[in-house]
Amino acid sequence: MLYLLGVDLYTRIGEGPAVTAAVDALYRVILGDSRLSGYFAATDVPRLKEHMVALLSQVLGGPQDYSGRDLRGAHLGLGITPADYDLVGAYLLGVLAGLGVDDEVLTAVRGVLSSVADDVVG
Ligand code: HEM
Repeated sequence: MLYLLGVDLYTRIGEGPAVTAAVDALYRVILGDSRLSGYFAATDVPRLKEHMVALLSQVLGGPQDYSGRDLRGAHLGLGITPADYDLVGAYLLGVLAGLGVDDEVLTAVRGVLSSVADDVVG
């Protein structure tokens, strides 16, 4: 399912450096938001960022290197609320838009965000 977006989005977004920049910026805003930072209190954030870079690259059609847990397993028991999920999604879209990602890619990312919500929330 996560491969639906096709192979060219990763190139269009700017490949590895752009994905790393997006993930760095994303966790900067997430960890700076007191509504969200508590979820990450016990998390190895550098490792999480590496996993997120790999996952996002894979979703965008880049290298298929993601070796972390599946989304449901990674978020099980965290009690993530729908509102906090939406907040993280809005931050991700904002970060990507800020990096100059075009509307077609943003629409595709929005689609992925709604399709995986049930695996992350709860
Ligand atoms: C589409 C949305 C999301 C994606 C794609 C995503 C992706 C990921 C990935 C790839 C990991 C690492 C898995 C691993 O290391 O095996 C992870 C872990 C984590 N995520 Fe998310 N995430 C999303 C939404 C959220 C939200 C909304 C929150 C909280 C508000 C959150 C909190 C966490 C935490 C706390 C961990 C680390 C858990 C631990 O330390 O064991 N995630 N996420």
